[in-house]
Formats: sequence, structure tokens, C-alpha cells
Amino acid sequence: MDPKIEQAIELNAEHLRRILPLMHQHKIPATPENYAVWYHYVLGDEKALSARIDQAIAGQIPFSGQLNEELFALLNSPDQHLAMARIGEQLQALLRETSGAISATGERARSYDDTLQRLHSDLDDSPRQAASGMELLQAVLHETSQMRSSLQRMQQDFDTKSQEMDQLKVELEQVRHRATTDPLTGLANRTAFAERLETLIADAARNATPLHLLMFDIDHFKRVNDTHGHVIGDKVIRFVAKTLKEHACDNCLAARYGGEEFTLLYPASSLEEATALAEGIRHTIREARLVRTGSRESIGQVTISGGVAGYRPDQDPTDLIQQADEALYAAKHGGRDRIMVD
Ligand SMILES: Nc1nc2c(ncn2[C@@H]2O[C@H](COP(=O)(O)OP(=O)(O)OP(=O)(O)O)[C@@H](O)[C@H]2O)c(=O)[nH]1
Repeated sequence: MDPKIEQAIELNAEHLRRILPLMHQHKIPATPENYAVWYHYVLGDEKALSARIDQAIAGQIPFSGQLNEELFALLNSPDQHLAMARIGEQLQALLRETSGAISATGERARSYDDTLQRLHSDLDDSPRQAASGMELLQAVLHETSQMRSSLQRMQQDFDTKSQEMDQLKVELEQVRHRATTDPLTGLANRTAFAERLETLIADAARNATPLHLLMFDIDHFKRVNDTHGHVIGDKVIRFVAKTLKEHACDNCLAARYGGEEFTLLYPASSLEEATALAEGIRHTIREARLVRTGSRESIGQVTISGGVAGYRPDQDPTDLIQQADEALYAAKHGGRDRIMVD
């Protein structure tokens, strides 16, 4: 089979294996909205949604149209989820059609095989009564040509579907990119950060490897906005983001956590390495001389404060974030423009 189709089937089967039985069990109509809801239930990345579904299942509350709508409204950004679900649905439809084509061709191949078997046993059983050599040849040729056109149709079908799937994959990638990227800075957004944090904590727990979380906040940022306006404020945010990106190692994840708050996940690092990285970022930012484009008027010195926290066994993501946040708070209260370690 075309490897692209094979890959798509695997990808889809992974989700379907878990989502569809659940939706079937709870008699959920297979609409894109419901598909999106149960997709996130299976992923477990929407806490409020999961809690509401678990509550309904425990209380044996039927999943009425109203409840399904309520669940969909609990999704963080329904539009994007909907787009994703629609693409998923189209992908499924394609796969259904493709597997239909495969079984149709399979049937054809079986019938070809049966005919050959029959002709063969005719010859074996009663050679004299068997069809003449010419009739036999014609029958085999007929079956072969039928088989060939069937295979050609299937090939064309696969080619078309493969192109459609390529297009869907591109669209899915665009939706995924929008859903996980902060538009102002191009850094990972908070959702992407939360997902990676969960994965990295699971890795660190399983392999007993270190993981550090660095949290930064621009100092007196309100003043920058008040003095220079929000457009310049945005530029400063972008500058800090760029500095984070430039300092981050290949397996680090830099994210915009909130307005002027940033995080950096640094797996397999020692506390010294994590602290050195945080200090390097702080130093680069404080040393930069930011000016307004055009007038070249100075924006003044920009500084950041940072907190570094190391993962401790049995911590969950919230614990590690809180630990880094406390270190950041200590840095702010210690006078800003500094890194504190918790
Ligand atoms: N330009 C711009 N400003 C933002 C954005 N998001 C948040 N802010 C501003 O960031 C400022 C944050 O201010 P505060 O939380 O009071 O903190 P601060 O002035 O940085 O002071 P400290 O953190 O205590 O050093 C607020 O004025 C927000 O309006 C954004 O995307 N762009």
C-alpha cells in the first residue's frame, strides 16, 4: 500500500480505537462537535470537560443534545477544535472509501483465483471433458483483463485519495500550528507549554532524569506601555521572546505563558546549566539598547526577573509551575533584574 495512506490509517486508527467505542457506548451522534469533545476527553487535555463527562457517566446522565452542546462549549477554543474535527472527519471518510476500494479489489482477486482453481481442477478431473485449449485461454485472458482494469481503477483511486490526504495533512498542520503558537511572538503558547510539560514530567519520572522549568517576567512592563505605548510594548515582548528562542537549546521549549510572562522547559539539565541559561537570557536582555525605529529614541533599559525550579519526584505539573512561580516572586521582591532558584 502507498506508505502515505498506510501512515494516515495508523494515525487515524490510533484515535478511532479509543474515541469511537466511547461515543458508541454513550450513544453520542458522530457530529464534528461531538467528535471534538470526545477527542479531547480521550486526550485528557481539557480538565473541565473531562470532569463534566466523568460526572455525567458516574451519575448515568444521558448524553442529550443539550448536554453535548454544553460539553462542546467547555472546549477552550471551539472554532479551532471544530476545524480540526472536520478535517479528522474528512480523513475518516477518505479512509472508509479507500478501504472500500481495497475490499472491492480483494473480491475481484478472489474471483480470479476461484476461476483459475476451477479451470485447473476441470483439467485434472476429466481432461477429455475439459474445455478446449482455446476456450481455456480465452477464459484466463478475460479474467486477467478484468483483474488488470480493476487494479488500474484502484491505482487511480489511490492516487486521487493520496493527493486529497496530502492536502488535508497540510490543513491539519496549519490548524495545529495556530492552536499551539502564540501569534505575537511565534513562541509556543500556553496550551503547547502545558502539553510539553506533562510529557516531560512523565519522561523525567519514568527515566529518573532531571528537568528544569525557567519562568521569566518583564520588569515594570506597565511603565513601558505607559511611557511608549502598546505598539512599543509589543515590540519589547517580541524582543524578549527572540532572546529566549536564541538561547534555548534544541530540546528546550520556550513559551509565552501570559502577557509579559515566559517559560522555558529545559530537560536533562543540571541546576547549574539551567541557572546559567536563565542568567544568560537576563544578561542579554539587560545589555540590549532598544531604540524606536525611525526616531532612534531610546526605550530605556529593559530587564527581566526569573525563577528556576527543578523537578522533584512525584511532583505534578502544577507543583513545578508553582515552585518556579515562587522563585520568580522572590526575584521580583528581591529587587527585580535577577534570577532566583527554588
Ligand atoms: N503591549 C502589551 N502589553 C501587555 C500585553 N499583555 C500584557 N500587557 C501589559 O503588561 C502589564 C503587566 O503589568 P503588571 O502585571 O502590573 O506588572 P509590571 O508592570 O510588569 O511590574 P512587575 O511585574 O511587578 O515588575 C500590564 O500593563 C498589561 O497591560 C501585550 O500583549 N502587549
